[in-house]
Amino acid sequence: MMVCEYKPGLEGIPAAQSSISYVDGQKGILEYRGIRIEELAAKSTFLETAYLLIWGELPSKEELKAFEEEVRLHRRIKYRIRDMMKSFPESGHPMDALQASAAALGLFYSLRDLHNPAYIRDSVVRLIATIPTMVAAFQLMRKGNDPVKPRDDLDYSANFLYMLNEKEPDALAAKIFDICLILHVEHTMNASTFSARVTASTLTDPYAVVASAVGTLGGPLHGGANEEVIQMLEEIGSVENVRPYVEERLQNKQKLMGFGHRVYKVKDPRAIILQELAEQLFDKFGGDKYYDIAQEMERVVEEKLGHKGIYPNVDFYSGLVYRKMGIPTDLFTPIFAIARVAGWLAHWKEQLAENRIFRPTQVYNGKHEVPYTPLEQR
Ligand SMILES: CC(=O)SCCNC(=O)CCNC(=O)[C@H](O)C(C)(C)COP(=O)(O)OP(=O)(O)OC[C@H]1O[C@@H](n2cnc3c(N)ncnc32)[C@H](O)[C@@H]1OP(=O)(O)O
Ligand SMILES: O=C([O-])CC(=O)C(=O)O
Repeated sequence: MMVCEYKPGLEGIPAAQSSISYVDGQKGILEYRGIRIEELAAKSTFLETAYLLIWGELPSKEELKAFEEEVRLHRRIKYRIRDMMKSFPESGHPMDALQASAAALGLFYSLRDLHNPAYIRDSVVRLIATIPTMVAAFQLMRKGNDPVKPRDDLDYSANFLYMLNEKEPDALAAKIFDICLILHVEHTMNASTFSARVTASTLTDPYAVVASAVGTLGGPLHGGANEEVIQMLEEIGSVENVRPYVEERLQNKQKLMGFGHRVYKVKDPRAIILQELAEQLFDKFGGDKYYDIAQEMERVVEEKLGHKGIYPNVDFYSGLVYRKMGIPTDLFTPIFAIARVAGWLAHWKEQLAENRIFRPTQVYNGKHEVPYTPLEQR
């Protein structure tokens, strides 16, 4: 067997062959099934892009209509899931509530028919349809309200915003939210997708696959950074404080949230679009002082760390978009998960098509032949 050099964080090690998405980190290019995200953000919808990723081709009109209809029909969550969620502590993080609820969904669909295309499709539809309902239901229940039932006359993103805020969203906000989902749906072998593929490789059910990926996405080095960015901008508080804040963090060897990426060495192409979306919202609904702080921070960080290829990533501007929509900060990462579930499921399907269980090796650096010391001698 060939012995490879150990690479912390598996940097540069391919973990799969995949035709789902592609990143050029030097040029700042991201493609889904070969189509640039700029084009999808301008012309597609989240459900159409999800279909593209999962089934490999853009759907025909009829295929898209059928997929949208199936998703619409599966939006409601079971009473027993709702009751279980009601018993979660209100102070708990919504990502934990989502992870537990996604796993609990598997209790209702325990048959694992992984070779049956109908099972794959049903699971995909059910997860994409119900995850937004779970996120909105937890949000309302932790405030002491009853969850709102999905509205069949609203499309995917408008319905989520309606379930969250108990009122029909502004059309521009709903459109921008849908574009945000497109921008977050997929990103090659990131940590949560790797986690999804490892779980999938054991041939467990898709609910376990999604639950493990949700758990991985929540960490502050990954999807959880979008929440931390807003907390950081709030802590900075003013444009004048940006430079001393950045300098102090760097001096203390602390990370600046929303900056840096394993693959991108230029500004993340998603951050460029998210920044434009934030500006569209500010034009319509008024500005946000945290945007001025964020822009100053981008300038200072580029000056200090640009030579290392550290620029804003997807998590830097997304929170400002969601904030302007009135979404609470701790829902930013669950919203990331609402989008990314389609990417995880595309990888689940791809993994199953040519599965081999993930079982890497390790470089053992412990002891050998250690004698057992009896308890009374320790
Ligand atoms: C959806 C997503 O997951 S996007 C990423 C979201 N995460 C964040 O925004 C958290 C902040 N960023 C980071 O922690 C990192 O840039 C990561 C996790 C995204 C990538 O990590 P890695 O590829 O392992 O890079 P690593 O942490 O080894 O950093 C490499 C160098 O850049 C520096 N660096 C990387 N990111 C940052 C940052 N955000 N702030 C300050 N310095 C940074 C490191 O200190 C290190 O410097 P050194 O070589 O002088 O020691
Ligand atoms: O690719 C990564 O490592 C992280 C990322 O940007 C994502 O998952 O969207």
